[in-house]
Amino acid sequence: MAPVKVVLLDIEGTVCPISFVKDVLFPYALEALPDTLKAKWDAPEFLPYRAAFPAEHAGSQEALAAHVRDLMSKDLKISYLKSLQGYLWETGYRNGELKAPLFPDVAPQLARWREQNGVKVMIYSSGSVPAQKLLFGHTNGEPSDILPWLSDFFDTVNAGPKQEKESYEKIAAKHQEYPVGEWLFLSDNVKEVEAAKQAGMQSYIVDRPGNAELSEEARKEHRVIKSFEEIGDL
Ligand SMILES: CSCCC(=O)C(=O)COP(=O)(O)O
Ligand SMILES: [Mg+2]
Repeated sequence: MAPVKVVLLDIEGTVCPISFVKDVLFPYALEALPDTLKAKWDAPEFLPYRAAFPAEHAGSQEALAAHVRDLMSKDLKISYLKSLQGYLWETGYRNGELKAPLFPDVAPQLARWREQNGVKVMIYSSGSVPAQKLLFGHTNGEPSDILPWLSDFFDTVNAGPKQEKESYEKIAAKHQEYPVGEWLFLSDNVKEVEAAKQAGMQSYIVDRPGNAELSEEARKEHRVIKSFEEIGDL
C-alpha cells in the first residue's frame, strides 16, 4: 500500500451521525421552507436555486414546496435539492441553532493527520459544497470552526455521483501532485467505497452508531473501522 497523503471524507454516517441529518437538518429545512419561499421567491440571491428546479415543479411556491417535501421524504440526493437545503440551513448555522455534532475521534484525528503527518484532508459529500462549509464551520467542538483544516470540497455538482468511479478519478485529477493510490476515502456507504477503489484509491467503510447494518460480504471484502483512531498515524 502506498503511504496516504490525502484523506477524502464522506460526511453523513462518517464524521457525524445520520440522525443529525435526518432528525435535525431535514426538519429545520422543511420548517424554514414556506417562509423562505414567501420572503425570497423573487430575490436575486434566490433565483439560481429556483431556476435549478425542473420547470414543472418551479411554477409556484406551493408546487416547489410540495416537490421538496416529496424528494426529502425519499432522501433523494439530487443536486438542486441539496443546494436548496444548504441555503435553508444557513440562518440556523449562523444564529447558533445548528451545530454539527462530529464524532469525538474526528477533529483530534484530523488535527493529528494534518499537523503531525502532513496529510491533506478533503471532503466529498452529497451535501452541496456551501452546506459542507457551513457544517465544518459550525461544529460542536473546540474550535467550532475547523474549515481552515480542510483543503478542498467536492459534491455531486463539481465531481459527479458518489457511486461512480469516474467521480473519484475526477477528484484525484484535480490534485495531480498526489497519485490516486495515495488517497484514502472513508465512507459509510459500501457502493461509494467500491467506486473509490475501482478508481485506484484506498478506501475503508466507516461503521458508526446508527448506520445501516453492513452485510457479511461487505465486511469480508473491505476494511471496516468504527473510529478514525483505528487508522492511527499515516
Ligand atoms: C453537508 S450537508 C448535510 C448532509 C447531507 O445533506 C448529505 O446528503 C450527506 O450525504 P453524504 O454523502 O455525506 O453521506
Ligand atoms: Mg455518508
